[in-house]
Amino acid sequence: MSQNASPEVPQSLQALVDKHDFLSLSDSKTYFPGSKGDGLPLICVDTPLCQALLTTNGGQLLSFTPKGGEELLWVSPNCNFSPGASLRGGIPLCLPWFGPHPTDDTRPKHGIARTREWALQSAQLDDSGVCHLKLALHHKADELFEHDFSAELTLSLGVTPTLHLTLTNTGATDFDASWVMHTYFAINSLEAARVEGLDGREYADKVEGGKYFTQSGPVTFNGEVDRVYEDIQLPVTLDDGQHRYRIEGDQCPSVVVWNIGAEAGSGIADIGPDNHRGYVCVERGACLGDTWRLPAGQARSAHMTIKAA
Ligand SMILES: O=P(O)(O)OC[C@H]1O[C@H](O)[C@H](O)[C@@H](O)[C@@H]1O
Repeated sequence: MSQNASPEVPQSLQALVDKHDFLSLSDSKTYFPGSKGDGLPLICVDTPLCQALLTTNGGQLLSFTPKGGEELLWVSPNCNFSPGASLRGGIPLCLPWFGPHPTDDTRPKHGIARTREWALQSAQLDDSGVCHLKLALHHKADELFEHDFSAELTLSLGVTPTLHLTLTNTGATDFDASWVMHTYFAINSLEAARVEGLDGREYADKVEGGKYFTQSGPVTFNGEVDRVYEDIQLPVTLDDGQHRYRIEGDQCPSVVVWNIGAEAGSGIADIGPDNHRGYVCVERGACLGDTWRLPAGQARSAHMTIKAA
């Protein structure tokens, strides 16, 4: 594709968008000028309650703004918008494994869902003005993941976003799946940022090779932070001095808190010097000891909601 060519939009997606006034199509170069890569089509949502952007690459929400409110999500100015790339920002879905593959570190980090093409299957605006977008991914066993599964992700976008995930084992053998909704929150100040609701809980510190420590007070950010908290049944709150967001859910007991820090961030192509200051990730899902066992033929569901607190 030449540098300026528009990314191709599948006919089925164009037809679905054409049916709904609250949907339109654009592309990453328009919304993220100066970003890297070949470009990706973007689905734009505009309802009385919110505006949002998403891409079928990874089934990823990239932007969410309640009407009259502020942008919730961060996208790196160095994000690589190319088909099949993992996009640095928004809410990527890490699935069917979180972090390195449990037994084979040649496989991609954070699983396969975030770099695959999802299908937008339906769109609907309900009576309360909430827009529901259903995305699906059907995986046939391959060398990267040896089990068949289907994942359905419904984005319910009102004054707040809710993400519903249903994972179905469509094959004949049981498997383990770990996953997270890896939200990049746009923040006002990394110095002021704190994550509350984890005081006294144990966490695996990935910066310290996975050793376990006990959280004391809120999580703050002074250098690289990469922590996994298991079995957290209550909401956690992110406060950046200007905004407070409550991240709650059902069936997503793991909480991951991550900021790359100045030193490591400057060496990552799609972050770059100083850009780590723009985000904090507070992720919810099921990983480490919370990993799902999914018997053949069975399904499990979870959802996460982000509310202004
Ligand atoms: O660079 P990525 O593969 O997108 O991963 C970004 C980050 O995701 C999670 O938050 C992990 O806990 C981190 O260890 C990881 O660095």
